[in-house]
Amino acid sequence: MTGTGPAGPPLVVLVGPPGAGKTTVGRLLADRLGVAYRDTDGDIETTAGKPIPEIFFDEGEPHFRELERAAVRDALAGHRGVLALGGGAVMDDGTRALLGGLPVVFLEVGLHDAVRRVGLDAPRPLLAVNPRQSWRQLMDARRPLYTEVARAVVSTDDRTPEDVADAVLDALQLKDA
Ligand SMILES: Nc1ncnc2c1ncn2[C@@H]1O[C@H](COP(=O)(O)OP(=O)(O)OP(=O)(O)O)[C@@H](O)[C@H]1O
Ligand SMILES: O=C(O)C1=C[C@@H](O)[C@@H](O)[C@H](O)C1
Ligand SMILES: [Mg+2]
Repeated sequence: MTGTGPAGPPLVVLVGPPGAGKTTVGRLLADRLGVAYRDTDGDIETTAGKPIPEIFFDEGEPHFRELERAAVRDALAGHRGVLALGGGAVMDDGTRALLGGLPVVFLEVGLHDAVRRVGLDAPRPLLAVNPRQSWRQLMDARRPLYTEVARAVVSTDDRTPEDVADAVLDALQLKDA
């Protein structure tokens, strides 16, 4: 959903790698908080009028990161709900700078659970070749960045999405909100 509901900032911003459960947990959190869920990947696809793999293919990753920065800026200003960012949003300095002071939660997942969950068959352009090795390299580069922007880090390994949602609410002290 784009541009609906009360203006931002969001109550929860989720970051983390593909398979961390941002969408699954984000939807649960939105239900629990009685607010809307929004996903910047969805916003980008709506604005560009094509799927993300096509944007990567046609215009390249740097252009995608620019579109993503603009989508994050818009969503932070216009969405007082739960917001999930794309898995690689933290790679961009400008996007990270937008996240200062916000209730950002890093959903952590290890390689084992990530592979099991994602199945690595979905259209994820950065994991298209040798997914396990790519995922490891991607996490080595990104873990410090996810941690840098996060107010809280929540592990998702061996936890149900409901338990993860619970832990996020606890970490942000939103239980009685
Ligand atoms: N805690 C969990 N335990 C088991 N399975 C999970 C958990 N969280 C998510 N999943 C499953 O893992 C898959 C990926 O989850 P999801 O799409 O929510 O991840 P994501 O972080 O949004 O990924 P992407 O970055 O690709 O958007 C889904 O099939 C989902 O049902
Ligand atoms: O990890 C990444 O870099 C990406 C994750 C997805 O959410 C999309 O934003 C896109 O496929 C890039
Ligand atoms: Mg998702």
